[in-house]
Amino acid sequence: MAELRRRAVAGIPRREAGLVVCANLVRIFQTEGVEVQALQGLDLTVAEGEMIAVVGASGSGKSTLLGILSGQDVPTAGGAEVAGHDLLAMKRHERLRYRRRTVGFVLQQTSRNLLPYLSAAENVMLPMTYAGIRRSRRRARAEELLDLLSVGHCRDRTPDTLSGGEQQRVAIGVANANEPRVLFADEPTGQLDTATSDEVFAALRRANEELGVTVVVVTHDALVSEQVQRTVRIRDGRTSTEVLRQVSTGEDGVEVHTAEEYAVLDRSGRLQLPGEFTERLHLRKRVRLVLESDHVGVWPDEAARRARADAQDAAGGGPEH
Ligand SMILES: Nc1ncnc2c1ncn2[C@@H]1O[C@H](COP(=O)(O)OP(=O)(O)OP(=O)(O)O)[C@@H](O)[C@H]1O
Repeated sequence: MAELRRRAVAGIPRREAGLVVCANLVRIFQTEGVEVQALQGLDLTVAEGEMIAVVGASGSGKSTLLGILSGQDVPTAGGAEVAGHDLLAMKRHERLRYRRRTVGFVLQQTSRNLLPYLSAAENVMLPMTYAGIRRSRRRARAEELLDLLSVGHCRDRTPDTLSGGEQQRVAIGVANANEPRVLFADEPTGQLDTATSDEVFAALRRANEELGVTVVVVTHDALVSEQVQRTVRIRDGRTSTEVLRQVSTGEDGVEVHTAEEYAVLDRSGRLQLPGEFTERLHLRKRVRLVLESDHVGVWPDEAARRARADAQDAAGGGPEH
């Protein structure tokens, strides 16, 4: 009953399509009496098998979101479900199991993803030990994963003898060791040069395509965000826009790549206009909405625009453009 009430308050439908579903997600941090709202009612749905990028300015809430989805942190309010696990209701034991089995995680700092005194293969086998998988199976799966990620040649080497890109590809192997449903990667190419980033991204894509794991990558790297079908932008703790990319083949047989930007409409019908739109047209405080048969027009507030023009005239500033 309490669960139903919470869902009603959070506005979460009982079942919603998607392996990852965040609804009206809120995370407030309290430090020394100061409250920071890192997530302010974030909505996000990721379908099973998808590979998406999450982008946004520093401090917009990306790492907070990943911390919650990977089971390391607990939201203050709202709803978050991953592969049927309710992340707000999970008890300690289920949380531990969830972190070991349901999700995998790759961090930006190459050195934090691997244990320095274990070989690449032993690093990949370690999570399987915790999951109780027998030794022969552990070794075989570790080798399969390292081969798939093109780091089979690194299996007996310790991380200090591997390049940054090799370490991150081994880390993707570790994150996939227990056949997780979702792989979260927080700036996995942040410390790498372009060519190496490309190899790491290719390994993530291979994990997505060959292992079927759903992938959510937080990135500042345009090379990564422009190569996935969907990029979600977070602004002020909410999803604000999405870019959807498609590849189609024209009549002449040439591949055509298209990318379209969409604003995200939340459950209450709110949407956030991109900053460059509001600045270009001086949209502030209120706008006029006009419902047309197939779209909604958003117009500057005429009275405010006139007042601004008058003020500029009075100041001798000339007409506004
Ligand atoms: N443990 C914490 N205690 C207090 N405030 C926090 C904590 N973690 C994050 N914050 C604050 O929450 C907001 C969102 O931070 P978050 O790290 O999620 O942003 P981000 O988009 O990942 O940024 P970056 O790209 O710089 O990593 C920031 O204002 C940050 O200072």
